[in-house]
Amino acid sequence: MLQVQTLTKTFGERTAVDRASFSVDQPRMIGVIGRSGAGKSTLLRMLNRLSDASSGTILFNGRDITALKGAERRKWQSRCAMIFQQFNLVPRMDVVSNVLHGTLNRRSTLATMFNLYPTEDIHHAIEILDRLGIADQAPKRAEALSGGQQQRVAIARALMQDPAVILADEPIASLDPMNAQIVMEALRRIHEEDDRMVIANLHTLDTARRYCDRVIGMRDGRIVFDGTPEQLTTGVARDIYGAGADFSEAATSTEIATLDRTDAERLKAGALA
Ligand SMILES: Nc1ncnc2c1ncn2[C@@H]1O[C@H](COP(=O)(O)OP(=O)(O)OP(=O)(O)O)[C@@H](O)[C@H]1O
Repeated sequence: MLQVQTLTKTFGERTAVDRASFSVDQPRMIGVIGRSGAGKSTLLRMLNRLSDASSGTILFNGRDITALKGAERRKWQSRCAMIFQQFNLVPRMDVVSNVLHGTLNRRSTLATMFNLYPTEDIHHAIEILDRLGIADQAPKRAEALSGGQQQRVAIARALMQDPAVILADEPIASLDPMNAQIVMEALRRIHEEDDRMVIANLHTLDTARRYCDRVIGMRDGRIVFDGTPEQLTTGVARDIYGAGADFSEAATSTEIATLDRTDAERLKAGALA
């Protein structure tokens, strides 16, 4: 399905991604982890062709993605939707119009200028919002929503493109633990129910372990780990993060687990009282 072969990106003297290779045989939910500057964003941007590789190839269903140009490249970008840490919505525009922006690639400039959307697209956008539990927010301006709701709008916009792959660059890094959990659960559900591949850069180990089938660890531009969450032991994690013996998983942890633990403790206390 997806084959990444010795993919490399250099910025001047700096090698951001260094001969990265991996292949995915069926839609999976993959987490990419590593410390800041390890090359995670650059890898995702190359997969989406937002950034050109310096060398190496990306094959999707046997097709060379690295060679696509013009309209073909744009078509790939819509098959391979991207979501970002900062949501990238149009703040003053209503939610449903933001979602409909996901259809821009297949609409004429004139239709776009006058915001002319086919009725079936509008219905579809609302269905997607409903699936993500935020249909009631459809008429509001995007900026009026919470961070977690905005990220779900961004996911809805991505789904509007009916993508085979969703690339998520630190999708929960700006969210509180509760919203982070809602967003990760939404991505997991989309992966399972629609059979779409999800590749998410995550800055926390526990999130990768909890939601992903496979974890890729990057260090200094290189892939230094590629395995299941079970294989991602503390020792391996220490290696990926290039940390010493004092490495603490808690330092890479979101508060989701802490939150769950607190809930569990509260329940236990309640049960014992
Ligand atoms: N446009 C650019 N120009 C120059 N150097 C860049 C550019 N983009 C990334 N880099 C460098 O490439 C390396 C990898 O960056 P990248 O953003 O991919 O890492 P990351 O793992 O995503 O980190 P973070 O989690 O902080 O986003 C870093 O050293 C970064 O400074």
